[in-house]
Amino acid sequence: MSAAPLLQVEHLSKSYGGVHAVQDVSFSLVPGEMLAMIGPNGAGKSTCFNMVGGQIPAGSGRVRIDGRDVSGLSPRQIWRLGVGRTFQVAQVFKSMTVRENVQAVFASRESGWGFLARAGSAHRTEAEAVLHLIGMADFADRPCADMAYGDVKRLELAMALANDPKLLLMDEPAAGMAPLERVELMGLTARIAKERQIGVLFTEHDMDVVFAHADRMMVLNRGRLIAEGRPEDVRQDTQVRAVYLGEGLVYDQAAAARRASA
Ligand SMILES: Nc1ncnc2c1ncn2[C@@H]1O[C@H](COP(=O)(O)OP(=O)(O)OP(=O)(O)O)[C@@H](O)[C@H]1O
Repeated sequence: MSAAPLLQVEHLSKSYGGVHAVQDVSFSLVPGEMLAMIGPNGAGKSTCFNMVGGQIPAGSGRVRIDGRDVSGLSPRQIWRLGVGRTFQVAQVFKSMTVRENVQAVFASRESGWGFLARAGSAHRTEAEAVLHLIGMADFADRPCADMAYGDVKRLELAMALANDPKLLLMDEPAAGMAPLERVELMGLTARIAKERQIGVLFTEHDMDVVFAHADRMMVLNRGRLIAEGRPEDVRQDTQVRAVYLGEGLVYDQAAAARRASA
């Protein structure tokens, strides 16, 4: 892909005491690209995400979004630059309906902390358009507390899209979902990413999801990038196969167990 990078990560590092959580990691991401970051538990994936999203400061190195150095910006300032984020455990307002959750995002974009009080009435049309985009129009009036977990994860994606992001950071977006739901959620994400030219950086333990939807993938091991490239090339990488993937293309014991029991 030849477009100008949307995200540039340059020599990023972070240590906790003697633990080198992330060491000299560099990569870039272009608009419309699905980039997967994989690695075993403790490899440094969440630490990387948190440095890109501003949740934790970088130890050293730099993150640029659309060419702008975002060092020192808060998560909210980075969000306002057009960076959406979803989490391993979905974060929605359970006491509100599906539509109200999306309305709250629109309201918070313009009005800061008083947004919850206004979420009930404003931005109804925009919220419904986003729900339509992700196939949840029929869920608009449902209280979130009553929804299946897979639907909550889809709502979380809708809420990230309501910020009209250029860049989406998805930390294990399909965790806790059934296998078919996982592939569908990332298929939906990939379609929207291509249509809207959103760059998506995601972590995922399910290799079926990665190989089905990533344009490119990176492998982290003990904080360092050990491989990067197209999924079909990385899956042939001898070091990656030896460390994670094996013959069954499953590098994570917990994911293998979940798959077996699903
Ligand atoms: N706040 C912290 N304090 C101390 N050590 C930390 C902290 N956060 C992460 N670490 C350590 O940094 C390393 C990388 O952790 P990180 O959570 O980034 O890995 P991960 O690849 O996201 O793992 P998982 O797949 O389990 O989420 C681990 O050794 C972890 O114990």
